[in-house]
Amino acid sequence: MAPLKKIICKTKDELAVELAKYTANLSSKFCKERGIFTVVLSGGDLISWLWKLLEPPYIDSIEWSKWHIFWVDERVCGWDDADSNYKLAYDGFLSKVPILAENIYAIDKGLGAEGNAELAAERYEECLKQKVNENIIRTYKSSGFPQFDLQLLGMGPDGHMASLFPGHDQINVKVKWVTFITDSPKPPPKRITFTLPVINCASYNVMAVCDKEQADAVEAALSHTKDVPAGRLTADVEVVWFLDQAAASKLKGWCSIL
Ligand SMILES: O=C(O)[C@H](O)[C@@H](O)[C@H](O)[C@H](O)COP(=O)(O)O
Repeated sequence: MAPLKKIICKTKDELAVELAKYTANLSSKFCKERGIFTVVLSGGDLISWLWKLLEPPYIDSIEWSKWHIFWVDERVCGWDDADSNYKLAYDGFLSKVPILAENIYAIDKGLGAEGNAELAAERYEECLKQKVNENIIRTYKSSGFPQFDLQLLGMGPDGHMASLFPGHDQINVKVKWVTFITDSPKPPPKRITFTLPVINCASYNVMAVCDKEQADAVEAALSHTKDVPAGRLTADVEVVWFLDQAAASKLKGWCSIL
């Protein structure tokens, strides 16, 4: 089981500063080691905390052309739909950095727009397998599961992560890499999502959570008082929870590290 770290920041701006530092260091590590950096994004507030990467020194120092972008989950809708995690990431981040368009792997445009969740999940899994065959994505030891370098996750107030929700069966899917849900408790109802084994094969997993509304779920996930999906998060090398003080306020013995 990988070590779990907590970085508790006084403000969201401080969290953005620490998240940028962490991400840039891993970018430098993987770009040096293999000339590729595979990054998995989620939706929600996460994109709004990447803004520090859009400023010097990172905007100039990061080797953006070596980044490959994937999504841990995505709403089954058009790319230009207000619900789209691709649109959220493109508008707030990807359109502001020189990542190559061919290195951004979104949900199948047509299947998303059609709302075909099952086929969109199958097609995304095929896309990942293609990138494994091309050695863009590594595989985790003998499991054959894809191993991403850095996965940037968020959590909902019910403790869901990606589109793995409490009381829903997707968290128990063990063989597939990508599954789907059509009755998501968090709208919109139709989504595709990485399965738990794929999420946990990542080398570095970040969980970024802010605001007091999340404090109960943070406590449940980190103390395992309740079996919430985010409590099942692990990684191959390291898991880091980036929290603001409000989200960390129900953790026993927390102290502001920053
Ligand atoms: O598609 C999604 O809805 C997101 O990927 C989702 O899993 C998100 O990470 C959490 O719901 C946290 O969302 P907030 O950051 O908005 O709380």
